[in-house]
Amino acid sequence: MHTTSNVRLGVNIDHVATVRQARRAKEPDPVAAAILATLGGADGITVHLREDRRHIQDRDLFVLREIVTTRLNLEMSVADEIVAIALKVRPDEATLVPERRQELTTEGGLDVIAHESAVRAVVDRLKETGISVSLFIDPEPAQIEAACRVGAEAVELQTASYSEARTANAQIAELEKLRQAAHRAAEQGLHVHMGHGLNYSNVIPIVQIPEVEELNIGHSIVSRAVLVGMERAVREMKDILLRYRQAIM
Ligand SMILES: CC(=O)[C@@H](O)[C@H](O)COP(=O)(O)O
Ligand SMILES: NCC(=O)COP(=O)(O)O
Repeated sequence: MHTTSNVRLGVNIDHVATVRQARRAKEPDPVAAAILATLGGADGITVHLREDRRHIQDRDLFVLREIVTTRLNLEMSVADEIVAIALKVRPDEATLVPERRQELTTEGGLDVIAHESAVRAVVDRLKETGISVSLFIDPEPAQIEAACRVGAEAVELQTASYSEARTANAQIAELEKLRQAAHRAAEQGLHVHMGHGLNYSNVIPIVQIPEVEELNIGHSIVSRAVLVGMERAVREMKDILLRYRQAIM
């Protein structure tokens, strides 16, 4: 089982590109954001190259591959076109996610059970190229088993149901599901990542789940960065992760 005192922070910079694409302009450049996030203490940079290219563009990904000195995590669907790009860019990690054109953001985890052979084929191709593969899934035992069957090295348990819970009781129930799923995944030898909808307060109980090794956080950090700057926004998140993780060690 993998447990660590330092939870990696992957900063998702998609929404820096969202601002740029609002005007189809050249700024703000997510490449500059990646450099500042790294100065602020990010352990990795995460981007989602969507099929509709609503934010991150192909050029961003290729330049990021050149300048990211930590870990580059590419969130991607299993569409042939996107897989071909991933194989060319060779991010350190690829996280397979479900994608729908009409959605505002990712809705729920990848249904690995329903698409087992397609997911396995993509996992194999990515791993053959030396890319480590994570699957963004719901915190459900059957999905964890399926992630193992298809050869994933990590799972990113989606925290949307937790972060969007409408009542305190519902949030506690979702947190408990995440705790159990993290334990189960780690027992099966999977690295445990989490992400989606995490912010400067709801991240606290999440970082205290012992099996969690990596958190991917975007919207809340970019939102804060607009007001206080990227470096500071990342440093503040990183400080929270360090402080509350150390409390359980
Ligand atoms: C997979 C996941 O949880 C998200 O980070 C996803 O990449 C969000 O996509 P948007 O950044 O387009 O909302
Ligand atoms: N995989 C989750 C991610 O990268 C960031 O999600 P969010 O913080 O933008 O909701």
